[in-house]
Amino acid sequence: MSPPRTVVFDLDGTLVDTAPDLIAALNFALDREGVPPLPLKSARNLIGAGARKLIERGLEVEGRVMGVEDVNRLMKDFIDYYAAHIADASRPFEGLEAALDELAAQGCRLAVCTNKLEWLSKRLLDQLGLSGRFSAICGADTFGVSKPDPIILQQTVARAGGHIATTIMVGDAGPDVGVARRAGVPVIGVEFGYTDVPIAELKPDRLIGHMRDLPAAVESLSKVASRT
Ligand SMILES: O=C(O)COP(=O)(O)O
Ligand SMILES: [Mg+2]
Repeated sequence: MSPPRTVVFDLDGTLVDTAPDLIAALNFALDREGVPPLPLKSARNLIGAGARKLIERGLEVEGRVMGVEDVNRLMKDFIDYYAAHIADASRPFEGLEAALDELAAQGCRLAVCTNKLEWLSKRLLDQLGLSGRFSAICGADTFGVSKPDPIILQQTVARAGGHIATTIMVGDAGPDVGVARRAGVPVIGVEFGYTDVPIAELKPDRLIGHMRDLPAAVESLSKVASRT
């Protein structure tokens, strides 16, 4: 029998399709500065490195450069709006609950490691009725470091009561593959998330196009891990 596993999930673009509410909040903040809105279709790929980076990337697309003070003001507008609209349109990706049920039934411990702020992550997962499924929900401010710094993944696993040697990461973008590599953890990439570089090019150990394929991918990686 394979050892108990911890499966650690990225949040935006992996568990939940958050782009509509994130980009609405970005456009709200940009509008207050007189910057035109960004279309959801292209702007969704700016998500993945946290709120400040999302704002900076949004400004860059519009050819605008702002100082720290101005970006701080945008951050405040963004977070105020986002906190109030966090689950207006955000929904779990299709098949998520069934996949999590199956992993839990197989004895997997589940955790979240995101570059979102922790309180926003918890608020979102609370509103979607998903929080109770996770042994730990950790964000960019939880340990003071963001993905791809391996410390955030190591500490998330510790907080969940798991072991790094039997952990698998699931994510949609460069910071997820990077954090897994740097922590020595296998990684499953999802093809439905947000990334400017196609996830296949980042060479995750497994690639899935639908949540229904997650339990089998976890199982196959666990077999590889238990042979080594
Ligand atoms: O909000 C972001 O930019 C990143 O969040 P994620 O790490 O859950 O993808
Ligand atoms: Mg993501």
